[in-house]
Amino acid sequence: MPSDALLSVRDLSVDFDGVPALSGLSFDVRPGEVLALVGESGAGKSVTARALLGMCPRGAAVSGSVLLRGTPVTAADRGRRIALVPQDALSALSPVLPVDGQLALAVRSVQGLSRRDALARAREALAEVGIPAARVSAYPHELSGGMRQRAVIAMATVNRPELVVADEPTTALDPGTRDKVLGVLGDRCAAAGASLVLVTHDLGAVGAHADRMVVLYAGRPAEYGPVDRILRRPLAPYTEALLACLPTAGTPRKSRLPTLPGRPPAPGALGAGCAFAPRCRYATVRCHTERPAARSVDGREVACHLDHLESV
Ligand SMILES: Nc1ncnc2c1ncn2[C@@H]1O[C@H](COP(=O)(O)OP(=O)(O)OP(=O)(O)O)[C@@H](O)[C@H]1O
Repeated sequence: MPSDALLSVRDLSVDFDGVPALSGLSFDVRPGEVLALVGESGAGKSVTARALLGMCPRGAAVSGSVLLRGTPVTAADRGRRIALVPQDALSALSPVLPVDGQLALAVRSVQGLSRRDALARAREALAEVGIPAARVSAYPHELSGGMRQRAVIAMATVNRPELVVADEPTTALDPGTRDKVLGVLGDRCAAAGASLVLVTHDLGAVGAHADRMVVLYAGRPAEYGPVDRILRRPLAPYTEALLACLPTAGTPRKSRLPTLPGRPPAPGALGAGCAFAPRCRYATVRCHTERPAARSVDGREVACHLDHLESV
């Protein structure tokens, strides 16, 4: 493991009943950085997020390694050293306790403060994510979606974990609220000194909030490296195609954006070659018959056979 890695993931694979949902994923997360995991629906982002926390469902066969500062993540680490911000805030909050009360319980269980001090710290944490003092004793169902997600961010960061894993944390929110909540998430992780793994399919959010990124396609890594390099000049054909579907500053407001023709293969239907080959405009015979290994090109890892990568 490189000495600067907080989290080190090596050859992580997850199968369900022999069907691969994730295969051969390796990456590091450095202290204080935001690493984005991106890909289309079904790419394996949530499976990866759960595997990082050691929370894959029963029946999942997990192989490879996930090391937090060199040791495997255990159940005792969750909520302390590693915390989850899920897509659906209601699933992370108890419906029968006010949010300040449940945050205080989390603070007390880890920091061992008195009931009174824990409640004061909980309320302070809720203020830090922008929940007004008059709302801190509300029940989760009494808060808006954005407020609830802010409360979950407070819950995830209040005990100063080393790593926060946020699985599509703003998907359920309206577009106007998303960027603000992502900003709060980034700020609170930075204040806690935590690194952040941000699972998203929103490349705009990646450009605004992440340092490095992993692009997943059909459960396999396609490209991994610094966000600025990848967004400026994607090398994996899948990343290139994904970026081509994004609006740019010059795109007229009502124009149709290009879409990626075809669909990702079903997890059980992957051929011997590159998973993206059937949709790739550059694919050669080799791409259809041999799975490409990741190789280092221009400061990132790219899983692609293309010859023109040699000249980058
Ligand atoms: N409990 C499960 N049992 C069987 N297959 C599963 C299970 N959970 C996930 N999968 C499969 O693993 C693959 C990856 O799913 P995952 O939820 O990680 O995708 P995703 O990239 O997070 O997609 P989305 O953006 O839609 O959430 C999918 O093919 C999915 O059907």
